[in-house]
Amino acid sequence: MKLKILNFLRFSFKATQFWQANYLILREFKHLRKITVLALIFTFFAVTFEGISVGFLLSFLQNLTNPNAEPMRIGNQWFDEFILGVNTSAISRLYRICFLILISTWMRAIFNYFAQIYTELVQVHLADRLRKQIFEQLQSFNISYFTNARSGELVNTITTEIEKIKQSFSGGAFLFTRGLTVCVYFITMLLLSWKLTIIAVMLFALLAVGLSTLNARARETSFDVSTANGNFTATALEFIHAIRTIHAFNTQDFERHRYYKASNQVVQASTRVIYVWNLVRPIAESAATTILIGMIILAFTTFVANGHLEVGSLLTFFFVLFRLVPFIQDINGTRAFLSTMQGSADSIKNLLKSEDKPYFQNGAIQFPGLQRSINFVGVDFAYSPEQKILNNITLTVERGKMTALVGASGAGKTTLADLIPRFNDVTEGHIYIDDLDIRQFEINSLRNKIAVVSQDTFIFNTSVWNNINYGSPYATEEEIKEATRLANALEFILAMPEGFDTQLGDRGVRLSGGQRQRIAIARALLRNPEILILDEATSALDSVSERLIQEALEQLSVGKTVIAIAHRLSTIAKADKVVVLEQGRIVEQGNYQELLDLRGKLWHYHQMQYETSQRE
Ligand SMILES: Nc1ncnc2c1ncn2[C@@H]1O[C@H](COP(=O)(O)OP(=O)(O)OP(=O)(O)O)[C@@H](O)[C@H]1O
Repeated sequence: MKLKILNFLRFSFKATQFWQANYLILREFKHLRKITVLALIFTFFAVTFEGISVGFLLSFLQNLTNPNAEPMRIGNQWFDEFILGVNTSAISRLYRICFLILISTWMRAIFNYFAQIYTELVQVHLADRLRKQIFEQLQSFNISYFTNARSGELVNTITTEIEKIKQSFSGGAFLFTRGLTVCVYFITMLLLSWKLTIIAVMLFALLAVGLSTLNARARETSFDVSTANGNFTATALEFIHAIRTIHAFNTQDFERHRYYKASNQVVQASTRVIYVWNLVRPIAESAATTILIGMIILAFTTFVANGHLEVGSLLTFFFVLFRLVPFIQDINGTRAFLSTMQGSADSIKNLLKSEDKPYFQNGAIQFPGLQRSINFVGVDFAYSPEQKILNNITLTVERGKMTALVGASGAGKTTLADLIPRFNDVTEGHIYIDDLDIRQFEINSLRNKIAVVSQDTFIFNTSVWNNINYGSPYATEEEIKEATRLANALEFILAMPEGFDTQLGDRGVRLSGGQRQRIAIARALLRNPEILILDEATSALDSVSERLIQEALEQLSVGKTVIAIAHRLSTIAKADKVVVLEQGRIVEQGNYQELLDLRGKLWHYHQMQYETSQRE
């Protein structure tokens, strides 16, 4: 009794531990209640009919081996008389039982079919929920999270690891079905001979203890497989994205080495799992067969010889035990297999857990539009605690004016501009928009009024049209064409084989750098933003299109607040205010001409560019 209580407590403890460890995945089942319950119900009925057919089998064997024995009854008079035919001849009973065995086998098959369908549906929907959960999680992070995460590893988690979780669920469901069937068989065996059952349980329990050590080892090795898979996907993605650079720099051998190494690591980690996992089945099979043979000899020499057990019952007992053993092997094999899935579950849990993630804090006030100015007050910013990128920035960006950020590469211009649409939040200090801290505004309402044309514009693998109205789905055809014309993109788009319907390929590979940028400008123009951030927007354009774009931007900038970052001073000569940054600090700010007259940093840059253009 004590042992039972202890075992129950241990089981409850393990179940609680399992629940806690996998809560982030298991909680998804509450959205899949209906299909999970249906899967359970059909499984239950399938298993019940399995048990019923074993009962009929016992009766069948009894009738065969001892036709004169008292026929089996279930206690219901109607059923015993009309279905089992207890008052009829032995041969009639035999036919009836054959018929009943057939019926229960068919019923079992039908229920199994539906159980399987609903189990697989649960898997598909579980994977779907997890993929969407991860999407929501990734959307809610601060952009800084993606600086540290490797995209390949994220892709691996969303694809491969979720696929493995699907397989785990199917393994779990299989375990449940087999477990239930084992229970039915176990009860049947107990009814046939409790003594033989106890002997069998003791021997198989010993075997299970031995195998659980192997399972634990399989679990450990699975973590390495997940890590290696993540690393491989990251390397493969990098290789595909960098293919032009690789060819340009002749680094094929170097990349081959990296790629092969990542692939070899997957092989090594998987090999360890294969060795451990595949050891379980043969050991289990040979040990189980040995136990079975031993038990048959024991049963015949003692139980049957002493008249404790009828031959029919003994045959049924061993029939059940023979069916039971592969089921127990399956259970062990599946447990080992599930152990190898722990690494995948951990990758998903690590992504879904909230404690260690930089969540974006949204504000509540709807942004009504810029009335006066954006004020940076004592702003510091650091991507990592060790290195401040912006240092004590105090700056006013006035409404309707153009503020230009100038400085050497790496001075922090983009970082500063990124703080306005809150791609990152200040580490110290405040940014006020018309006296309210920027963090108090609801982010979508703020970003709706801002357009960013950045150095690394993303072109989606869809049509030109969809790329331009991205973020402005309600724009009319005229508005789209007008924005395209202003961005000096209409001509080249119309010259493309399918015009606005032309598909642009992955990351816009079918466009030149300048064309990509003009699409991005059209996209920004379409939003008709109040605040326009131009980060090197004209850097990839030839001088003719640069001039045309420049004119378009000037027209567009009328009445708008523009923050422009440009290395070429010609593009910002008309700025109302120029801010010169050096190593994250503002070293000069004022009107372009005033700063030139100061003969400070801006003058220095101006001189350098003037000399370069003279040389060219
Ligand atoms: N996501 C990031 N994580 C960590 N450090 C970053 C990140 N982005 C930029 N940095 C660092 O911050 C510094 C400023 O970068 P930023 O892109 O703001 O400079 P920039 O003045 O715009 O340069 P450029 O003119 O070359 O675009 C650089 O030293 C850069 O290495």
